[in-house]
Amino acid sequence: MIRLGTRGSALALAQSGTVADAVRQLGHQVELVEISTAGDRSSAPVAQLGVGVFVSALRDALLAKEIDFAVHSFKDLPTAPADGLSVVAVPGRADPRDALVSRDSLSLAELGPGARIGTGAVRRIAQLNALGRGLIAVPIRGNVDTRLRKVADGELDAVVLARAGIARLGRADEITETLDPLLMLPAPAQGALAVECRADDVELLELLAALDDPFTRAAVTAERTLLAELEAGCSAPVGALAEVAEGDDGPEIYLRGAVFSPDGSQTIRLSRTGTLADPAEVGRALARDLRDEGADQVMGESQ
Ligand SMILES: NCc1[nH]cc(CCC(=O)O)c1CC(=O)O
Repeated sequence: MIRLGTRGSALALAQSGTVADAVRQLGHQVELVEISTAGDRSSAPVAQLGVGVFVSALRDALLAKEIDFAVHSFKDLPTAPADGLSVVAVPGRADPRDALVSRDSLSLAELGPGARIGTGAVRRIAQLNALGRGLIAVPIRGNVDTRLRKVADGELDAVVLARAGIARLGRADEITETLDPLLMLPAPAQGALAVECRADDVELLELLAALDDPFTRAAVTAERTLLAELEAGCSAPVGALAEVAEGDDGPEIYLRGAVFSPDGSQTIRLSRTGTLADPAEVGRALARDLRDEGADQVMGESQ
């Protein structure tokens, strides 16, 4: 019996359940072990709780051998690698875009000045402000269900959430609009999962590697290298999206990146293409380009 550690939220259970099923398909027995994290127990803003609030308890349980592997939302993982652990697989990614869920099915364009839009992420707040439409970003936290309820209750006109999270809960039909990355560049690694186990668990490393999707891993590597090179964390005002496309000399990575000041008054958006063979280099190169254009100063406005 292989023990899969998971947070207890509906989203975490859905994500872990999918991965558990994939491992069962390979002919193994998997048992889910629920672990509560600091991020689940506190209702303080994530930016205050610090990097890794959703993952530390799972990682501690891994190192203590209370569980054998864990599934994380990749975008919640700190960019610094964890000692003794390995991201053994990055399964195929869901739609990475953000989504709008609004009252009366209003589109983003139909939400006028003064509309109250719930989101806790400074990246999303900045991009809503940058539209110059007088939308009011209202800070919210809590699980996907709690956030969606604030629209149903009439407390908010809309919320912006990762499409992947809503879809994994089987509620994609409630999405009013999937936001084009031109307007709302997603968080690095949004929609992707990270499967993590102990770096010395040779047997499990071999078994779980079968779940890896190389294109998703390459895309996420480019996006997260960009984030790391900008020395920014998962709650930083940074958007990134890498796509794999066929180029003249074989498959290429097309990486878009952006940094924002929280009021949306300053934005730097750039993109770069590079070989699929070295996605980290594409991320590093784009980080240099963004820095050259003043990324540190723009993000600094947020501190
Ligand atoms: N920070 C919370 C979080 N972590 C992962 C997801 C959604 C699923 C994903 O991005 O893979 C969410 C909720 C959200 O941003 O709407």
